[in-house]
Amino acid sequence: MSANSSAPDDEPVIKVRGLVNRFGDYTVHDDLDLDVRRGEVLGVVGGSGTGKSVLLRAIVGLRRPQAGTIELLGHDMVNLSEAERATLNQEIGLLFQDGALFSSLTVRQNVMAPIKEHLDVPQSLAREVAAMKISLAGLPDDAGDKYPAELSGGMRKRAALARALALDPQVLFLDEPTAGLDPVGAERFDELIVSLRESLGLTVFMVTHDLDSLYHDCDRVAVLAEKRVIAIGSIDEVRRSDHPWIEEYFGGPRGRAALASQTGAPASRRA
Ligand SMILES: Nc1ncnc2c1ncn2[C@@H]1O[C@H](COP(=O)(O)OP(=O)(O)OP(=O)(O)O)[C@@H](O)[C@H]1O
Repeated sequence: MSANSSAPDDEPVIKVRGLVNRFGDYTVHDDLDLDVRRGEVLGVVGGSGTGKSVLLRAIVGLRRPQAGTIELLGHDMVNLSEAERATLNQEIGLLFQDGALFSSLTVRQNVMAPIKEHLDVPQSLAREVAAMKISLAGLPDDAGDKYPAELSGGMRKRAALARALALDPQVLFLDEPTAGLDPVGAERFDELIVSLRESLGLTVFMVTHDLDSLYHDCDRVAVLAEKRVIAIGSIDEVRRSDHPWIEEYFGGPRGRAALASQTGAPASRRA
């Protein structure tokens, strides 16, 4: 597991308190609290528009909240200095829904971009590290020479993941990583996340709508509703809630199918 210089091991790697996010008169989050533990995969779920992506963006410092405190790996994200931002960019990996690769660069150049930006290493070493990350993300060697437009959706996600892993982050942020993938591609991506977490000791913050990913990947799940985190815990713990959204989400046909596939009942995943 990666060592972290700025927070002791029992401190949460992400600590959010009293978070308020507003757009004009519209309040997305009001007094939201959240802790993410070191080494866990936390799934963040909630209805459309409950503010999952806004929460992710606030935690990584891409959006300044109206009130509250956010600590990420010991950094005060609401008052982050430029110097701290540069350090932090090396400690976290981001994978957004669309992958956000540079279309004019090859996969290798995309993965090398953060290495060249943050590390003072010779070109040959940057190439070597990029090749390692491309392979770690489960892409064949020749994928490095391809442009994003030449890849399938699943391969593009892997390329974006390789770039997110380029600087050996401690925390990986994923925004709907399996969205747009076919069932087999989604299942493979889930397996990749789990194996990376195990081999690299990553902490993973994953926004998802995908119940199969939740069951397969996550140690805990946080449910967003009513402008805050209304439940957090293992899926079994959260499912016991009688909140109507949780009952519908986990107890509806898709929720039951995902559960059945986890418990070995004869419903297939993502049927
Ligand atoms: N830049 C912005 N300007 C104005 N409103 C915004 C902005 N970004 C987000 N919002 C609003 O904040 C709310 C939460 O958005 P967010 O994208 O976080 O939801 P979400 O839970 O991720 O939704 P989904 O599951 O549909 O992706 C929405 O009502 C959205 O319209």
